[in-house]
Amino acid sequence: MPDTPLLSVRDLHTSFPLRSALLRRTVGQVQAVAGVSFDVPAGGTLGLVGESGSGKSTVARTIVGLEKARSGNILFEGEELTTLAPAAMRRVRRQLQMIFQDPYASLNPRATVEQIITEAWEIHPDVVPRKRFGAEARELLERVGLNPDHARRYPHQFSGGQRQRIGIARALALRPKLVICDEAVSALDVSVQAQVLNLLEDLRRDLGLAYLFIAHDLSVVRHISDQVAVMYLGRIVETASRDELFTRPLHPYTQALLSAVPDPKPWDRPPRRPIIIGGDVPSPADPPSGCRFRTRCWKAQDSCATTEPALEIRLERHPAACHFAADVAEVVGG
Ligand SMILES: Nc1ncnc2c1ncn2[C@@H]1O[C@H](COP(=O)(O)OP(=O)(O)OP(=O)(O)O)[C@@H](O)[C@H]1O
Repeated sequence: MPDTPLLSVRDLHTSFPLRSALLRRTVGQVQAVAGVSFDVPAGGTLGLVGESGSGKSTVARTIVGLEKARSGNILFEGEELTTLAPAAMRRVRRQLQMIFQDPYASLNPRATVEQIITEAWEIHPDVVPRKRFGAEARELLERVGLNPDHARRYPHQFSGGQRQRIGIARALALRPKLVICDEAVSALDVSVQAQVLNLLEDLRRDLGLAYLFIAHDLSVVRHISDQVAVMYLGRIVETASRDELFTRPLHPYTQALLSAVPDPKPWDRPPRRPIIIGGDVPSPADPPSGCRFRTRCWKAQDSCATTEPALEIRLERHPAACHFAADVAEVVGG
């Protein structure tokens, strides 16, 4: 089936028990992911954006099996992952790798770069024959822009950007089809960010990789994504192609996020008015009734408290979960 997405997530829910230290018992549930659906096509990139705490990492961790889904479906090449036995999950996990924000924390400080890369091949001996370990590790280092002669060095001997390249090499070692990048460039300086994003783009082109690219920073997501989904308090509130989302955001939350991003072509358009979102993010243990964004939304009306807006198709291929998504543009100024 050529049209089957590489990854398909449907109505995913993941929650954590909310414990009271005082009462020493569970007093509720944190609904970190509260009904999320999206597709990532083979060779494509979906950018998942939202403020800290919106549930992006939990989506990623649930996909790779680090958290358990409460309900919903995760289909990888059409195979359901939520009910997969551990041995079968290990087989699928090879195709599905993750790059984390902090390469320092995710790289073993006592292992050389070569050991970090070849560890995956020890566990999956059919990928690379042992006698080719050294040569293949050097090749991988070269592919991610590192000097292969540095294969015997330790992580602390590299800069932050170089360490993230090691993390990328490790993720590529098992020849995955999908790489989940969870805030993979957020800790890097802007110039280094651009280099790593270019590398990820080259790898996508050369190896046919797909990415689920998670970031709180819309300008980072803009560089790499074909499609963008915006998350707020455990739900996707808007999704569209990158160009559509950046030129015509429909959801007030997306409009506010975008108003804070510097316009790459300020000479082409009237200046954007910054939109300051009032109030704090509500607790995912006790989300507002109706629209989850209503407590911070300048468009909110009484109906927003009673009726939850569905993620409807307002424009072709551009769903936005807002009762007033139709009256766009006037706030953002085009
Ligand atoms: N292990 C856990 N136990 C309890 N609550 C958790 C756990 N992990 C995440 N949460 C809560 O779930 C919600 C979503 O967190 P998550 O880390 O997925 O968001 P995020 O958008 O990735 O934010 P960040 O970028 O800060 O990680 C938050 O309210 C968080 O406190």
